[in-house]
Amino acid sequence: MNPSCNLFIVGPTGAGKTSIGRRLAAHYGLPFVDLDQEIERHCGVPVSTVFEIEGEAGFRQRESQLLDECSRRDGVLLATGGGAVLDPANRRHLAERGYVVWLQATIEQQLERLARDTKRPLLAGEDRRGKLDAMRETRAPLYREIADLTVSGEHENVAAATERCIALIDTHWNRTQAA
Ligand SMILES: Nc1ncnc2c1ncn2[C@@H]1O[C@H](COP(=O)(O)OP(=O)(O)OP(=O)(O)O)[C@@H](O)[C@H]1O
Ligand SMILES: O=C(O)C1=C[C@@H](O)[C@@H](O)[C@H](O)C1
Ligand SMILES: [Mg+2]
Repeated sequence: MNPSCNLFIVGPTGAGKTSIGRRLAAHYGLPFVDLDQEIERHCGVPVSTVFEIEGEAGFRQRESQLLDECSRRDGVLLATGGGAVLDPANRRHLAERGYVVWLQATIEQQLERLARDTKRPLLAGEDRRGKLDAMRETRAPLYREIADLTVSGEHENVAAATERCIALIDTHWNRTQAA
């Protein structure tokens, strides 16, 4: 656990980082920053268009640059994108600059929640389950590496999941160490 008053949310796509993160920010009185939305604001186009024009490598560069900027702030809730943990520098920034909450979700939950989604370019095309499985294989150890707190994904809706997060964060996050 580190002595920061930032809350950072990591986890797989569809875990609820954006929707639960927004509610957590309101609860804790922190400005809410969503990394994907920051990228869209800077580029003026949706994430899917950044992928189309610059490829995943271009997107990851922008993601890393903005993660560095956003995580330097003091007292924010930052909801990251599902793949933000892939870059070792991003992981270092998150681990050193905030209290990291790993929001989990099962593959079934991801498939159900994102069934109608067209905004996640890495899920485009056939075999979503296979893609999600492959991402999990690579990324779960990376979420684990930096997580200060892990919240399982068994909650049936966003409100219940948010309440569960608050209960766990209140128990484990020692904000009195805030700089
Ligand atoms: N605990 C939950 N129960 C039910 N639905 C949920 C839950 N968490 C998220 N959802 C729904 O799943 C969808 C995706 O959630 P959200 O965009 O917050 O995920 P994310 O973790 O930010 O994904 P990404 O990494 O792709 O940005 C939304 O429609 C949201 O309402
Ligand atoms: O899981 C991922 O790699 C991604 C998740 C989204 O949040 C976006 O950051 C983008 O679609 C990539
Ligand atoms: Mg999100």
